Amino acid sequence: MSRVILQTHDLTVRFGGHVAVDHVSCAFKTGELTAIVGPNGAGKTTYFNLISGQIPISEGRVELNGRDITRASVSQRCDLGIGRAFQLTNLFPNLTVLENVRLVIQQRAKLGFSFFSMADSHSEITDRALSVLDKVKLFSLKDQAVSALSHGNQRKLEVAMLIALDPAVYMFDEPTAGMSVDEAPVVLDLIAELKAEKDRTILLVEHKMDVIRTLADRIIVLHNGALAADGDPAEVMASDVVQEAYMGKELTDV
Ligand SMILES: Nc1ncnc2c1ncn2[C@@H]1O[C@H](COP(=O)(O)OP(=O)(O)OP(=O)(O)O)[C@@H](O)[C@H]1O
Repeated sequence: MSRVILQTHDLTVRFGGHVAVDHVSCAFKTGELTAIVGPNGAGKTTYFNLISGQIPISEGRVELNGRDITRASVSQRCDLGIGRAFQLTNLFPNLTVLENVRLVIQQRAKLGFSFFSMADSHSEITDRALSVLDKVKLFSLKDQAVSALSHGNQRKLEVAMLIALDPAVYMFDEPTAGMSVDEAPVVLDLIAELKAEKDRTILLVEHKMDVIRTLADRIIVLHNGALAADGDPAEVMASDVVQEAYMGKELTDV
């Protein structure tokens, strides 16, 4: 049964006189993939930053599992179950791909939501890391230093590390940006798989229409920092507010 796991109440941030996120109240349920759309500068990434704790909130609050996490740090939020690709990838560029994923799994094991109820042995951690790398098609690069990876493979590694962490709430901000047409489907398939596998909550900032159509259970639209629409993808996409906000310009059909 799905339930509300994450909620923002009147979430607001001001930069000087500019209100970048304006009293956004929204609840996110388990098992639901929500696409967050809106024109450039609408406040999507800033909304993400407020949820994951990257920037302080001017007004409002964030709740995870009913607990107020408004004042929690990025790492506390991460420990509580909010996982965002880039926050994990203060990658260690001189360590190998495998070593980077192992570190996340070790960290996760320490937090007590371990995959390994009996023992988090070296080989179990390595096996788990290798299986995640296999999923994201980075197995063959496991012994490469992260600094030697292409941009697309670094982005895949971000996703691998998020999967290794397996947070309650997955946050993806344009996960295929900068990827080649060959690389993007790997990441999109993984997100689809994550969605299908378990009752995961996924928040996805995305501009590409076909990705949204394929993956989203729900769309929310931000416009000038405010919540302009929220609901079923087909209805939201057809709504006047979306047509006006985009004027056919920015959601890209690929
Ligand atoms: N740290 C900051 N200081 C000042 N202004 C900021 C800061 N971060 C974001 N902004 C402003 O807040 C607004 C929202 O930016 P944000 O990056 O969240 O938009 P976005 O919807 O993610 O856009 P895009 O689709 O282009 O990534 C913009 O006007 C931006 O210039």
